[in-house]
Amino acid sequence: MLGEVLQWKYPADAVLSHWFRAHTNAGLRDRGEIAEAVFDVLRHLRRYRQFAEIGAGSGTRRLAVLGLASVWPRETLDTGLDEPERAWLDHVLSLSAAGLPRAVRHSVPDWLDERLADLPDAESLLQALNAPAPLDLRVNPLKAEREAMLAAWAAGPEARWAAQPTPYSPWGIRIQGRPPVNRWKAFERGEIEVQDEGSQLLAALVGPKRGEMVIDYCAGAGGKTLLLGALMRSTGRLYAFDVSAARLARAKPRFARSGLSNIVPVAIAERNDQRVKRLRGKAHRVLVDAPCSGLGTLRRNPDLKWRQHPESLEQLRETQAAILRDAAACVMPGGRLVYASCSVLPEENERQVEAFLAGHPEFSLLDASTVLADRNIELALEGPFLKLRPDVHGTDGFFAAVMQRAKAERPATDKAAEQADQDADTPAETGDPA
Ligand SMILES: C[S@@+](CC[C@H](N)C(=O)[O-])C[C@H]1O[C@@H](n2cnc3c(N)ncnc32)[C@H](O)[C@@H]1O
Repeated sequence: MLGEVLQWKYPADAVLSHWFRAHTNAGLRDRGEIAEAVFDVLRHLRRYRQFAEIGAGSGTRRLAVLGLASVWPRETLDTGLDEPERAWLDHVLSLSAAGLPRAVRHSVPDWLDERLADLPDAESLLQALNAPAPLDLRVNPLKAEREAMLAAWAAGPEARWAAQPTPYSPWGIRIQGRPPVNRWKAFERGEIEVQDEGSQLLAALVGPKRGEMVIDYCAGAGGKTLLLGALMRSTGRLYAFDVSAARLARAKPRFARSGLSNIVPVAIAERNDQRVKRLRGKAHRVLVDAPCSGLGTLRRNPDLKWRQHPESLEQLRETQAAILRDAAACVMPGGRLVYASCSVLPEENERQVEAFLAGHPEFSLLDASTVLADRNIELALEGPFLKLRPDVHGTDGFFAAVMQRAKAERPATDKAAEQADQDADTPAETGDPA
């Protein structure tokens, strides 16, 4: 199975799910350990490949042994190894990573190491992206209250997961370990959902109100749609757009559990969709949770650093810019547009927003920390953007920019007339040498 993951044909979690479906004899605990071992290999692949080069036998087996060494006690692992393998493992585990180049030490491809090097505290970011993430849940404010749920869990069998309120999101609960949350009663009743705290904050940044018309332009499986709908108290209209009907289909049971009745899922065409065109200038708020490299989520999806490359990034950048332009057209005068990604790369984030604003003077940037403070969420930020990092905020890496469309836009003819007046007032430059 590890060999199949390393072909990069499918996402690692898809290969794992497929394998588990075919190997039903693996119990819950086995599955957890196997998944952890595979993810450990993906996190440290470049460094482990160097280790695997020495020693005899299959390289993939040696990678698997290194992954298993991170989840099993050494005595358990040794029972499956022969003597040369044990000696090889002793040797490679004694090697220090300190003298290795940074890209090898943190196991990232060179192109990515170069791009991350420009970010502040790159070393600490790389380290955090390589660590496993805790599990973040979100309480559905329509059905439950966070403090009551925490109190009930602290007194019940859930106490072993050490649930804590998340530091920034008022709806978030962070737990340690990997309990089967989808079998919990609170989950079945739609009282909780799995959602990274950063993703919760993005929905808060959109800040929809009761009765508004809101568009979640890239809704996918509905992670943010659910919170947006709850913040609207299930009133108004919330369009969940996506080009992938399959992703929207995965969202439907979540919408049903949540008890929301204001969501309208629509599978749209990539460009020039007539239903999108009919909503031009009509939405109070539009969220563009853009398709991106996902490099901010490496804690949960470590294979992305090996599955992405500079060419795929370029393609994504073009798609992001096109979606942002189309989605912006739906925002009503005075309305808000939020552009977000789960990438940490400026080219997918602030560079996209700057390019958009340069071509759309009717939009202006709002300060993200002020917008959050309006919802009583205190988060100090440097600059107008929301930039979340696992090493600083304990969330996945996220980016968001909030933009407001000017209230009254003058008709183009007025602008042309004003320009003509200005031209008449301004002495013409002859360009003649004096
Ligand atoms: C980052 S994911 C969205 C995740 C989702 N918002 C959530 O919180 O679970 C990006 C989504 O954009 C969708 N997408 C890609 N191209 C698109 C387009 N041209 N218009 C709308 N959605 C698009 C993808 O199918 C994918 O589901």
